[in-house]
Amino acid sequence: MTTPASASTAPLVVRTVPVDLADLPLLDLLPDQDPVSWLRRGQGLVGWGVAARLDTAGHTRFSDAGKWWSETVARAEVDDRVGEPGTGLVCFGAFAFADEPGDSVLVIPQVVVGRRGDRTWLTTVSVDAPTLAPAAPPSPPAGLTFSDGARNGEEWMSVVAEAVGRIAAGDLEKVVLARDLIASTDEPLDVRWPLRRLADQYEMCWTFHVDGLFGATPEMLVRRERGLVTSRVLAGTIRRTGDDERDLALAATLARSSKDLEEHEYAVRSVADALEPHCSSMNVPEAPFVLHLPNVMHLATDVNGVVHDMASSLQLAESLHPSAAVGGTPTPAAVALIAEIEGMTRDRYAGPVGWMDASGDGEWGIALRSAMVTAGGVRLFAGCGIVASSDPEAELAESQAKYVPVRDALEAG
Ligand SMILES: C=C(O[C@@H]1C=C(C(=O)O)C=C[C@H]1O)C(=O)O
Repeated sequence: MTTPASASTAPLVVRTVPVDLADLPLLDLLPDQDPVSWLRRGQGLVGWGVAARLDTAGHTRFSDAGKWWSETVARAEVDDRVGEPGTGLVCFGAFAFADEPGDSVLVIPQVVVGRRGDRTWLTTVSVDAPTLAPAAPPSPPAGLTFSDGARNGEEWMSVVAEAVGRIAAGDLEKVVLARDLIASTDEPLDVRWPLRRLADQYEMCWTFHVDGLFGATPEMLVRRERGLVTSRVLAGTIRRTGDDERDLALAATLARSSKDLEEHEYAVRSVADALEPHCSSMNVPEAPFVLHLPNVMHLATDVNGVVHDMASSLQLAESLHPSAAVGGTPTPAAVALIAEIEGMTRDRYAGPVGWMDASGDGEWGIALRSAMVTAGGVRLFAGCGIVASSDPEAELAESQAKYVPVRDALEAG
């Protein structure tokens, strides 16, 4: 199912120019109408307005989006005075986790402001250049309350126990099971509120918002830049205690934990196998490092490669999705078990979210530590990799720790 946006039929007129914004945080520019963002440590892209948009769904969602993007790029009239990855025409996308159900989207904003190193630029798409100045700041959500999503903690633990049973029976090796948490607010959420807080507090993560899906993900499904490809694979988690010395000891435990190393190895393998056909050379480190985030620590591996074919970042994302970090091993059995026992729809949670430019370069993260804006509030998501030795109670605690970034970012204080 594809509904081409009417605006996409006229050629887009695109202009990128350098701008000087000193140290102004890019998020401060965002108005409340149709904001998009992809930022890490103050660098990246923000945008607003809709110049063109594609809505799609089903198993052809990635190829529909790729075709629409190529056609739109081919017709665009582009004057790019900067020439960096992310300048000229760019789209932002958020893709459903599963073939069914779920909707996917690509959006081309009317205005994009990007920053890379000490260069900042403005791209306009079929609109006059706006004056770049801080927008009126967002207000915190009023009347914030949280309630269980599809399953309460007890119910979810029994789903985890069921999965452990299936793994013990030899049906599969690993499955990632997720749950949701509902946040209700008196007024529709101004997503810029949590975005600013996530960007401040989760510097190691990519703070994103595309069409209601927002969060701060630590996991890079794929970045393609000038022929080089990178994926940051995470799997294996331990909660932080708040006491730095204890956390260092826990990090050492994590790096030696056979349960976590096993879970991690599945995830790295799935990424390396999917990238291999596209790469002439690859570097897959033998042992993971420990990534420290404010709420949790993860086993992490950066897989790098040189791409030898013309695969765009979105095509690479399609071939990597779902990696064993969010699906499981083997993938078909894991995805079938998720659909059978998870008991909720993931929508765009754990799907690829990111951006791409006209050359196909781009960054697609996995939409984790994320939430979806709904009519009455927000739906938060968290998932955990389950293997033979998983303990339901520990997994429940891990899922709660994974809610923390978005949960805290919604608070007023
Ligand atoms: C599924 C999530 O996280 C994934 C699962 C992990 C794990 O089980 O250890 C770690 C990082 C992510 O790859 C999530 O945050 O929702």
